[in-house]
Amino acid sequence: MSALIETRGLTRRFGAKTVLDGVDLSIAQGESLCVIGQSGTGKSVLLKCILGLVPPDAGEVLWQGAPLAPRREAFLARFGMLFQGAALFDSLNVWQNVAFRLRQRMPARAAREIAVEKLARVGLPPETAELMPAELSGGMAKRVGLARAIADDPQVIFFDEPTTGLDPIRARAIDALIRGIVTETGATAITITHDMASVRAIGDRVALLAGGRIAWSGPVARMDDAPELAGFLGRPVAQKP
Ligand SMILES: Nc1ncnc2c1ncn2[C@@H]1O[C@H](COP(=O)(O)OP(=O)(O)OP(=O)(O)O)[C@@H](O)[C@H]1O
Repeated sequence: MSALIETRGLTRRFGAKTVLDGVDLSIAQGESLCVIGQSGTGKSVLLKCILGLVPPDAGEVLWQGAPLAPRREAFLARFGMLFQGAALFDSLNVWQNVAFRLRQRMPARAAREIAVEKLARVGLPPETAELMPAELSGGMAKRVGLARAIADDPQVIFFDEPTTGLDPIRARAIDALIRGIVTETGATAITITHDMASVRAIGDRVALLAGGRIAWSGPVARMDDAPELAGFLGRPVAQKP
């Protein structure tokens, strides 16, 4: 698999604090990568650097083998995001939220039709389309956020703490939806999470961000053997015979 997104020596300081200290990360086309790390280690800053919302002090981000920065608009058009807390627009109803980007290039009726299709994909019935965000439960809002993230058939989807604030049953349901959608669409997924059950359900590969660098990266199937991840898994690392 060739790299779809690559960060090379990504470095970012805030004042005297070096948050990212040369992050090298490669995400293959169609891969589902989970980025884990303790609170405050720079996961969000890494995401923002990839998106171009925070300029790095050094290093670069490549997309399809060439610098992303000059092609940021094209990249953003192929990218979807599920925000932490769903981040729906309060003044728009559900289908208008889902179809927000589609509305820029198609009439309302066509956009609504796609929105209803995407709502069905995340397990929400057509009646949901006319509800306002204030009428939704946390789990429903997350599903609407997910429908919005996939509305425009993105090549890359970012999931920012997708299960935060959900009870375990709803969290596992969101994980299953994410895994299903990623597999079915072939999208490349980058998930930031603290939830190791989510990592197991969603990820092909996991990368640990610590000390401003990728301290460990490997297949999810191998994470139980990595001493670097012991603290996250909440138990001793399996002893090799
Ligand atoms: N705009 C900014 N100005 C100053 N410091 C910042 C800014 N953005 C982030 N930081 C600092 O960078 C560090 C990393 O923050 P970041 O939000 O990326 O952590 P995180 O790993 O995503 O944490 P969490 O898991 O709690 O969301 C923190 O110390 C934070 O205070």
